[in-house]
Amino acid sequence: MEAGAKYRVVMVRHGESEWNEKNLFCGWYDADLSAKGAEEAEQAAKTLAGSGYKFDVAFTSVLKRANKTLEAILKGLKQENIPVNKSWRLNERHYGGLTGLNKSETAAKYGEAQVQIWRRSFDVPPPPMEESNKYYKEIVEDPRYAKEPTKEEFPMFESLKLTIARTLPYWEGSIVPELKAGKTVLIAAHGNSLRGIVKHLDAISDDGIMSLNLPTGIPFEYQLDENLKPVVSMKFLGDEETVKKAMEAVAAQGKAK
Ligand SMILES: O=C(O)[C@@H](COP(=O)(O)O)OP(=O)(O)O
Repeated sequence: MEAGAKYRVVMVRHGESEWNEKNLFCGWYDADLSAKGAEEAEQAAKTLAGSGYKFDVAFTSVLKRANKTLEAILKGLKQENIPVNKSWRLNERHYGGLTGLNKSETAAKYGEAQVQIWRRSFDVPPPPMEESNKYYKEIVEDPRYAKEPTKEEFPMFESLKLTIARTLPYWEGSIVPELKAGKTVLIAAHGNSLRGIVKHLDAISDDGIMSLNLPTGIPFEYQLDENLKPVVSMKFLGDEETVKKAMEAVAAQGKAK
């Protein structure tokens, strides 16, 4: 570790999902990994193995695209036996009424500027998911949410701000204690739940976070000092040009074409 660093955490957005591939707003819909996404997860494992990473504990959402990415990484690392904690609090932001819509078509219909606001503004939420929505029942009645979130907590839409409000307590209450116990932590989650954690760690402003687009399947590392301030910040474990292109491709998903 770098001088002054005490804790290490690696985060990764899941590999490309079938809905990323189709360019659909996904949120809490439980899309599977695409073939490319599964490969990305395996590649992430190789990269981490090549650099000798050893994890003590892992965290993920309850959505299969993140779970499968984590499984593939731990398998590739031959570290399948570490404890894995799953929480809805690491889920992707709930995309409300946009869930299932094509991002480009939505930009053509409402304008790229509006889609950029829905995708990247800090506190403007998407429209709510109505009961008449095709995916409403599948999400709300999913048995994995039987215990939590409570009815009151269950989102029908989320801005990044609202996503952070339910993700940060989990970071503070479940992940930080493991770091403080000296564990090396791996988190496999989602574009926006991870943007929330990163915003907190790097103290990125509400405006500044708008331009951050996380690529799928490329792990990045933080090394934190004893006050949990970054000594090493968002260090992607991948070739710089590849990471840059992947980030630009995510940003471009909201273009009308
Ligand atoms: O919900 C979704 O569509 C994407 C993020 O979308 P954008 O905010 O980048 O449009 O989430 P993920 O694939 O990380 O689970």
